[in-house]
Amino acid sequence: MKLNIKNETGRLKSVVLGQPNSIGGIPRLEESYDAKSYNSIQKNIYPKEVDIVSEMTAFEEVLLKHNVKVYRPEVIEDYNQVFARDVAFVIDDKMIISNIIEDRADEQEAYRKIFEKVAWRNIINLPETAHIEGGDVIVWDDFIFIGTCYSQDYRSFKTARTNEYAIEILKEYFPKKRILDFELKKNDTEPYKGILHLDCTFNPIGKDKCIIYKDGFVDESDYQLIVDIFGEENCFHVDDQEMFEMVPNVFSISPEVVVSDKTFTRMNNHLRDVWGITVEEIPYREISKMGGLLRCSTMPLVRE
Ligand SMILES: NC(=[NH2+])NCCC[C@H](N)C(=O)O
Repeated sequence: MKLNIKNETGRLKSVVLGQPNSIGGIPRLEESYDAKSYNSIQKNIYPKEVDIVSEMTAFEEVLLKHNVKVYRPEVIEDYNQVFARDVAFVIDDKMIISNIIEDRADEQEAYRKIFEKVAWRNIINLPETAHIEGGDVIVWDDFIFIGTCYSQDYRSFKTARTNEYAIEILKEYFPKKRILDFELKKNDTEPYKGILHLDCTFNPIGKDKCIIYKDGFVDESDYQLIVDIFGEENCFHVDDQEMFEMVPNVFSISPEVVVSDKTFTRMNNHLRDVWGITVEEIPYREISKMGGLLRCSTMPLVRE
């Protein structure tokens, strides 16, 4: 398979969609590794497998309707495999195998058959101490935007998944790309106070637009840099509650078609009425309770 990912929105040809079966029981509070899941466990609203299955089935149907080839990881018993995004990611024709959080490390094994379709010389393995997850990596033509955490207590956060070492290595592999790193606020238990991955606070749309949540960034100047790159009129600003609902984490099938949650009324209307985008609305509320949404559920392999 010839991988090709130049940006977030090019016409999607093939993708891995995570899989919802055998997610195991409700994790205990101390087993959770992101603030949204923590919050759902605490409030006793952690999603049921049947509901996750039906939401992911709706997502798959939309992808198939748009003639996208959909791959799935193999099922590992009693293991959450909804969020394919973080396990590995593609930049141009290279697949970078993430060094994901220990709690999710077993997920990678389920992708072996998919990884085997890629020529070995196009697979990049990183040194063990270079931590990175696909949710923190956003490819945008000449740019790569990367979310990270520079705090001294980086290791104490389960929601800090990408470190400086990994970013330095990517700079060596992709010397022609402009790699911009953004420090994100981190909090493992309070979903309004931290951002798990860059794609929970920022997401490019169409050819020159983006969705952005200002308060996810530690430095306002990072947020401002993105607004300057895209232009103020091309930014859709998300408020605290919308960030909590995971509004930025929608998924583009092409510059003209976005898959979104049907409850994201304010944004979906903006996408349609102001930006002229076709919005495929599906139910994805239950999956949002586990700290990810539509972008997180996918690992794009080929875009036109
Ligand atoms: N790209 C993303 N934002 N992925 C969301 C992953 C959520 C998952 N509960 C985790 O903590 O790893």
